[in-house]
Amino acid sequence: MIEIRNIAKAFGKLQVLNGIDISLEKGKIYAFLGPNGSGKTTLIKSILGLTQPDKGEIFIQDENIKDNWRYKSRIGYMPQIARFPENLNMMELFRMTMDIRKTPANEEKYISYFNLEDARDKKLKNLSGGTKQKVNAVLAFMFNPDILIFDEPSVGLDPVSHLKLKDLIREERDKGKTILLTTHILSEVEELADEVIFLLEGKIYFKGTVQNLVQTQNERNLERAIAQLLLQSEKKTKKLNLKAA
Ligand SMILES: Nc1ncnc2c1ncn2[C@@H]1O[C@H](COP(=O)(O)OP(=O)(O)OP(=O)(O)O)[C@@H](O)[C@H]1O
Repeated sequence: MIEIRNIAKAFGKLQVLNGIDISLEKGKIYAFLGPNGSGKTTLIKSILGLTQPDKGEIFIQDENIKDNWRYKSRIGYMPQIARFPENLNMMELFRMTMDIRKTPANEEKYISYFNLEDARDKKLKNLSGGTKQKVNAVLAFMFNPDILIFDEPSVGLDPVSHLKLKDLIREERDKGKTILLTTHILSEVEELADEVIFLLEGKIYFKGTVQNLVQTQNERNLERAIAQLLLQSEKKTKKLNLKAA
């Protein structure tokens, strides 16, 4: 479904992605993990066409996404931070998005699911952070996209909304959607991820199930296995810095 071939991206001298190769299938939830600054958001933005890789190709259902805008209507994206035209109210935002995308939407289902009725006529700038995140979630789901991408989706959500979001993500996976998720919340990874992809120094350091990861690190749970990977990465970085000095 999503084929990423040899993607590289640098910002100035900083090589953020350095030869990423992965295939992401339908009906699976992939959790992208890695230390801060390891390139998770950059990779996601490359898939979304918001960042242009220096090298490599990305295919969605066998179509190269380069210079191809049509594929974007297949993706629902919930970014880390909501950035809206602040003077619009929630319904105006949904209508504007529908006008731009020109595809049918079922926003009412999700407004009710996330208890957003009271926010209908409120200016977006006056909504709380968590409510803005729920508006973001509605935007991601309402066009019934084949691919859903969540960048730290739980930030700011209350426990009930967080549970609801996780249920919805699983439901969409079971319908055959491809789901990509970045998160630092390990319980979320354990509950949701069919596969973990751990990024380090611009490359994929590990790809496999949570169980595989725990086994390969010879640890008793995911938290310890991730800590082990992070420690290894810190040691590696220190070695590289010493070599460079
Ligand atoms: N537009 C940009 N211009 C310059 N540097 C950038 C830009 N976008 C990202 N970077 C740098 O690229 C590196 C990777 O950033 P990215 O946001 O992809 O990491 P991340 O793995 O998502 O991090 P986090 O876990 O902290 O969210 C960081 O060092 C960041 O400062």
